[in-house]
Amino acid sequence: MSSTIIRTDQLCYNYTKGVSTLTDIHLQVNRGDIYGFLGPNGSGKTTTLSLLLGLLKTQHGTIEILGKDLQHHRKEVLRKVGSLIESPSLYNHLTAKENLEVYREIYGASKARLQGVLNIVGLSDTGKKTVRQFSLGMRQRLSIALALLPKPELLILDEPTNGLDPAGILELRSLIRSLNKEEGITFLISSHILSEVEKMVNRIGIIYKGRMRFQGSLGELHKLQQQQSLVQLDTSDNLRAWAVLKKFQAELQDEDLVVPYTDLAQVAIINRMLIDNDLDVYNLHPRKQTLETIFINLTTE
Ligand SMILES: Nc1ncnc2c1ncn2[C@@H]1O[C@H](COP(=O)(O)OP(=O)(O)OP(=O)(O)O)[C@@H](O)[C@H]1O
Repeated sequence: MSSTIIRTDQLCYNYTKGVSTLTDIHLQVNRGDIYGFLGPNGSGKTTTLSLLLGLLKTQHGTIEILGKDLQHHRKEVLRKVGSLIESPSLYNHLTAKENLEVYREIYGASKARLQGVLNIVGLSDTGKKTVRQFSLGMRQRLSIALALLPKPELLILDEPTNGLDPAGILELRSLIRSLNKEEGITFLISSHILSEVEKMVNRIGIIYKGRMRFQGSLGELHKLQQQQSLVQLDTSDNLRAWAVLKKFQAELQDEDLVVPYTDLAQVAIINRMLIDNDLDVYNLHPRKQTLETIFINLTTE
């Protein structure tokens, strides 16, 4: 069985003629991934997810889901995909179980499956409580239970952490992790806040103004973070210091000398080299990039 669950190639989309909303989106989600699809508001996440779910018609490029071309195998493919893209219509006057019962027949799921998904999302003991009395986190988990009824292989969640309090985010994160581990479900999760998904995803795609700016493992993003960490220096002779530190890819930026570094031991070596070359160090300031600053750098002009 193919290990690629979603592959898009040269996916483009325009709502308005002449105005590109998506340009050449190449998304690759592998079986077993929890893939974080990140980008600021308006960058094109929902448009991409809508195309993947056949809610918008592909104008250019290809979408392959579970090894099949979406355009030619739409029904067959989407049967194996669950989603939470617009808030699903939950009935406020019904209990969690009654809500699931409404959808159970549509999805052809068994009563045992209904009870199973209630257990999975931790709502089996809500009894006679109606959805009106549910917290946002509970509603979100009930919506996920609905999406789980047909036993999907892939779940696509659009901004599932939106509006949740920290406890709700933690619950959702642990639910997603356990569904991934225990039920083998692959996830594609969009968010505009890196820190809210960073702790649960293994792969990341970053989109900005309709273009992919990064795609890779969380480890690769960390590598980028390390590569972009800089030590800022001021010495008695910055030009000579620059020559001494050339092999570290030192650069002169205006008056300052900046040198990329990966760990603090390297900063100590840089300092020693300057002193050994009779240069006085007036200022040495390591500026470690955070994942958040990398994300911001990738999603600004
Ligand atoms: N139905 C529509 N008609 C015209 N333009 C649209 C439509 N839906 C979205 N857009 C525009 O397409 C661009 C991408 O929007 P999209 O909703 O895909 O972004 P997003 O990353 O999901 O943002 P958000 O986090 O705000 O939902 C935006 O400029 C948006 O204004």
